[in-house]
Amino acid sequence: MAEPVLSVRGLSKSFGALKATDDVTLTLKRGEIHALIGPNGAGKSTLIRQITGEIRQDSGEIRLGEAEISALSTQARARRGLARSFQVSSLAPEFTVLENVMLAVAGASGRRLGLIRPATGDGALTTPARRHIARAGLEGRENARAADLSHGERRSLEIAMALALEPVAFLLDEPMAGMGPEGSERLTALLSGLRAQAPILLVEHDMDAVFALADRISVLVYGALIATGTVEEIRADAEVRRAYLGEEG
Ligand SMILES: Nc1ncnc2c1ncn2[C@@H]1O[C@H](COP(=O)(O)OP(=O)(O)OP(=O)(O)O)[C@@H](O)[C@H]1O
Repeated sequence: MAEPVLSVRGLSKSFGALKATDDVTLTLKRGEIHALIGPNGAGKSTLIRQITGEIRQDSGEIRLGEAEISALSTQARARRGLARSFQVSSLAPEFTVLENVMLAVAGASGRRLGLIRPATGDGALTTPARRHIARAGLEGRENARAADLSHGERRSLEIAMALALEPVAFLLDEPMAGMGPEGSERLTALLSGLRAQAPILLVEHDMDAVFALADRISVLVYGALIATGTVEEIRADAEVRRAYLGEEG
């Protein structure tokens, strides 16, 4: 079997007496969307932040392909293609969609433009930028200012900027948050297509989106994984229904 794109083995992190992640082992395989669900405070964000390198684990390992990455900085992990979206602090509201994605392309290729408006005649930047914009469903909005985008379009812009990293894996933390029904539907379709480019580890409370998108689901409760399986397996799992889906046992 093909080796997982991302694998996490025995990952633990405590905050004082609280075990935020407790011996978590999971994989992200090529072409899949693997959803991570669990009640509030279960440790989902802490797990994602350990994978990105924002939080150091107490024990365990993280591999991207064969390479052990858990000693690397967040930036070094991003350079290796670990793309975390929906916290893009570098988005420049006064710049257009095209300019923002050009900056992301420049950053990914090691060119430092700072916050200087990029020249839209620079084909080395515009060609890939336009490709990422189209892929993220924003064709026709290249010249809109980021500040004028709708919430859903902003999510799409963040995806276009993440695509500039030529990601090997996406980590998405609650992409559906704050979206109306129409926006959720569009984003669901967009994410569904993205998995072919790079697999997605998806933290999401919107169960409609999770059930529509996930190839596999892992359930985290009090920092520990209680189940991993297909949508059907997770829906049928009595322990999951008790612990998370709020049903009486
Ligand atoms: N930096 C920190 N210091 C102390 N405790 C923390 C820290 N970060 C998270 N925690 C605690 O760790 C536990 C897991 O939090 P985390 O945010 O990872 O959960 P979550 O599953 O993402 O929750 P939600 O679904 O509400 O976003 C919580 O009890 C939280 O209060």
